[in-house]
Amino acid sequence: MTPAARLAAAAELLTAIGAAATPAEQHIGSYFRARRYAGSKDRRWVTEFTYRALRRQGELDWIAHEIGLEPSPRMRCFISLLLFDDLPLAEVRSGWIGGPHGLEEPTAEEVAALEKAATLDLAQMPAAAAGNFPDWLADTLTAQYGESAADIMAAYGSRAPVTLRVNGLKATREDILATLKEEGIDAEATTLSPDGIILNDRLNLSRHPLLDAGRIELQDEAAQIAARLACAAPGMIVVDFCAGGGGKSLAMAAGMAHQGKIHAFDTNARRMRDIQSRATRAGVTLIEPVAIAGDDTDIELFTPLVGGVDRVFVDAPCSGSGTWRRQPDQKWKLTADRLAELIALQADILSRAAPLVAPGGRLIYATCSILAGENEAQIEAFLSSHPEFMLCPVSEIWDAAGLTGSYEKTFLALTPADIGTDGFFTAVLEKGPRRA
Ligand SMILES: C[S@@+](CC[C@H](N)C(=O)[O-])C[C@H]1O[C@@H](n2cnc3c(N)ncnc32)[C@H](O)[C@@H]1O
Repeated sequence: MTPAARLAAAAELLTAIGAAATPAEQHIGSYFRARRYAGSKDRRWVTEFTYRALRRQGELDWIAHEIGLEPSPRMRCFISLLLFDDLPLAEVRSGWIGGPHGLEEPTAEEVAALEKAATLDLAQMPAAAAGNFPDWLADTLTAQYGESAADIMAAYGSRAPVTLRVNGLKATREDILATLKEEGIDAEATTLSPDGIILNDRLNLSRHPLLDAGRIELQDEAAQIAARLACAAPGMIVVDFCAGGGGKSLAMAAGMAHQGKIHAFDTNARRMRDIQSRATRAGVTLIEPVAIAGDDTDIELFTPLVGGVDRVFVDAPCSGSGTWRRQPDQKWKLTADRLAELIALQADILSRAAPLVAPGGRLIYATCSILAGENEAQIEAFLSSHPEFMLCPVSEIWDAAGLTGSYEKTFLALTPADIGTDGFFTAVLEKGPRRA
């Protein structure tokens, strides 16, 4: 592909990504499946350029606005080349546009505006634009995190690491680190999860033999910590209420030594379709996936479990705000209305999951979000309507969960600015003992 064709591809992708809820990754995947002629270098350039424009859309749009242009994918592409790649406008015009597959030449007015881009005082950029967050979310984060909000938003500018969870049923972390080293892969142990390995190289391990053999799984360190905080032990009855692809079920099963049972529920059967094959690979036999309806018709299915489950893990559907380093397009798509809908859904799921917990058992609530409405406020509301539950501070169960070091807070609440994990929240609640 010529530079002009690559730039036009990025603009086309940015337009498609902006117009639909589908994640950027899927748009990019199908775009290149339909264009087999594009080589791996073209694919890499277009993907990285597109992701950078999504990550830095706040800056790009502020700049466009300041120089008097309507922000658009085409303008984002031009400004990105001018300011992030430091290319002179003359070079952009001569080498990156026009031709049969290129973007339309800028008009005389657009050229005059683009010439002003290099002279802008970027220090005047407001915090939301500089942090590359929509205004309403920047305000929400500032209200919640105060002065740390700027650092948190800035942390979303970097790329998330590739993190593995070692399956303790089949391998030790030392074994896997040694194998990776033999293969020349630079990796190190995670700091808080005793099962995790972070790759220092950005490699795609999705077809690695260690994965096929079920010795490792791809899982962010924060999710590994959350699963350990369930303290699922051999012989327990566990419900993974929003099991999805089974990431938490598999991690909990690793601590259960093949004894007990995990009922994996989800309203989306398609998301659960790989659980059994992943479990087989991991040497796990105690997971039973069952699709649920998510409404009152589940009562019959739940009846045998009511009051009898040792651990109910609710890995709730959420904004995904903790994962926006990986999916920067999603932060531009979340609306306050959608967030309110998610918060209501989470409350509904919690109220349906709570009756399953046995006296003395625990309800674990997790989100990959950094927004208090989905996290601390959700738990506060739950506790006020469910007085039979009390908080089990994360700081107090940290050692029992086998986690490394210590953690001083009541909830697990990590943002990408803390130790580099995805943003994640976990609360552990215990149901009071049965009254005599
Ligand atoms: C954060 S994802 C779960 C990820 C999964 N636990 C893992 O570790 O791979 C949330 C899941 O909740 C499911 N879900 C949505 N509404 C639900 C409901 N009312 N009851 C149960 N699950 C629901 C979604 O289909 C989605 O798979």
